[in-house]
Amino acid sequence: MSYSYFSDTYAEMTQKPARQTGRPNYLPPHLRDTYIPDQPERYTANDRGLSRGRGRGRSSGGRMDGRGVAPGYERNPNQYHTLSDRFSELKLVEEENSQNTGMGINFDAYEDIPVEITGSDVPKPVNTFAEIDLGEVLNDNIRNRCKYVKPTPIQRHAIPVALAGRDLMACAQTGSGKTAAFCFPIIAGVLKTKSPATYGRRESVAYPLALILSPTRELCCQIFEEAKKFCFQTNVKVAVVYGGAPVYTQLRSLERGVDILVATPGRLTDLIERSKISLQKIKYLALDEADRMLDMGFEPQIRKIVERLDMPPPASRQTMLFSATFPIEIQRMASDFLKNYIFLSVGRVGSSTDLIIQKIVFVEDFEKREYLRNLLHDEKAKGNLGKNALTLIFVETKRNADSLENWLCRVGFPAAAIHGDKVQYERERALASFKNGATPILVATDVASRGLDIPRVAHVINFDLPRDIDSYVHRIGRTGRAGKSGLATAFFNAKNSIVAKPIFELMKEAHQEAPDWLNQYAESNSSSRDCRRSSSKFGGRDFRSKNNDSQENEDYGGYDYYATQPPVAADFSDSYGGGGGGGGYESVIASGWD
Ligand SMILES: Nc1ncnc2c1ncn2[C@@H]1O[C@H](COP(=O)(O)OP(=O)(O)OP(=O)(O)O)[C@@H](O)[C@H]1O
Repeated sequence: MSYSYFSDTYAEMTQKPARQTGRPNYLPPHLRDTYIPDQPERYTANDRGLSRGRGRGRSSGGRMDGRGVAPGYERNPNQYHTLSDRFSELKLVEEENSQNTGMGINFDAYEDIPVEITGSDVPKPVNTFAEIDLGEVLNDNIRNRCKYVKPTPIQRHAIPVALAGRDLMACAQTGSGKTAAFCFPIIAGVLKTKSPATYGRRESVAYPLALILSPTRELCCQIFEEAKKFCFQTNVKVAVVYGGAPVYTQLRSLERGVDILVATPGRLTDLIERSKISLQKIKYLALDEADRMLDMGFEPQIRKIVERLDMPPPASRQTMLFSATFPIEIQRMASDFLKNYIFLSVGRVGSSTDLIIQKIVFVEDFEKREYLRNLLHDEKAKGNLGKNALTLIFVETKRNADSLENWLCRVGFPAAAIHGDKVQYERERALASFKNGATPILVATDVASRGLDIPRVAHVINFDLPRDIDSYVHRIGRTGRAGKSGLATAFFNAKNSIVAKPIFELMKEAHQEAPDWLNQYAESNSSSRDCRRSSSKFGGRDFRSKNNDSQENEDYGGYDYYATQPPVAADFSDSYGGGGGGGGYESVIASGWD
């Protein structure tokens, strides 16, 4: 896999002018095509039955029956009815506008979550924002602009730790408010330390006081927008730099001065090397999706930024790492960047919230499209798919994202696609048309799996399951956010046996109904090397804890992540042997990250 970092450079942007961004609204593929069906194709009664003609000879080995079905498990041709029916259990919150208002958030949903904090002299948690000294303007923005009534559990614990100047490694479930948990203390800190000389005009170099790194461009933009909202009328200047967008605009905003810089690593490194940005004055460093930022694909770039460029050493800055997942080995590596840090986990590390109803159905690759079509038709008929109930579909490869998008549009479901091969304005248009409901379905690779906070995502479909449990946790976490409910459906077949055990365990832990056949797949694969690989990333707790290793050994076989884990690039660079996308599409380079 090649990382788009290297194509995100200043040089590329200066040689290749970005395409015009002021295009008309997003045009879904079905409108671009010459063939526009008069009537959306509807399934018939026969379509509903799962085809038994093809693909049945595939043996799943072990205890399976050769049809890829666990003994005793009969595929129910009307399973998707059951899925759609479960929507009635969801309390979809109608939002009056696209802003998350903080109202309608079911904080009780978070109250029973276990919290683990380790480290020395841990500051006490707070119950209200009023108890925290964030400064008057910021408190006012929290209350009146964001309409946050009280802190979420991660905020209750993390903000006092960060305000006390302590380094922090924090893990909390998807959609539980981690962005504010690192933004608020950073803004409060910048407000206290800010001097007019944060920008060296003579050299035209930007000297930010805080740096927030994120793995994808879209997440970067989202954090930037949030931070701007929090900083309203504070005088704190926020800027963003990320690849794929015109560098000139970003340079112009840097020239106006920057206190908090939000960046993807590629564009940041490039601008540092071109002496447009200096990290010399950094006092606060935050890594969002920190485990992703430090895994084997990104680690060299992060190390370069944090250790080899002009960033002050750990003792002279405050470092905060946040994610919903934190594999033990990544924790160990991350500790290089931290000093005397506090480890905080709200909910088990890598767990999903039980606000998400998880369903897993057995679907062979060749049946996936028909199954999906029937599922979407049922949802639509029930009013569970549309402007106010968006559906996010994850596939394994960029090519399959495009092809599924086209197919969906042809069969009457306006969809957009987002993946790493699209130019940035196409990515942004696809995301915008999904967010505003013009195309209520978004087909995505893992580029959209982390961090994105899209209101009204009611359903996440893992059309192709990922190969590690952490990706699954992040993907399904695009729904069921900020106390709201959501539905996640996964299409499973024998090719996904590697994740059977961790998904089964995750579902059990989140009080979901996990089917027996999944358990049988889990058991028949539990001794395999692959399974241990896929589950080993499931970090348990602070790796410094005395008993942590033995606990991990017990749970997951004491697996050493780096002993056999292939580089992440390999994880993403081949697919399930041609079947991953359904419909027999050829496998190509898989999901891209920025
Ligand atoms: N205290 C609060 N009260 C109400 N809403 C909040 C509060 N804190 C955060 N939110 C809202 O919750 C949503 C999810 O927050 P955020 O995106 O920070 O989650 P996250 O934990 O970073 O998720 P992920 O792991 O997917 O990145 C956002 O829409 C945010 O505005």
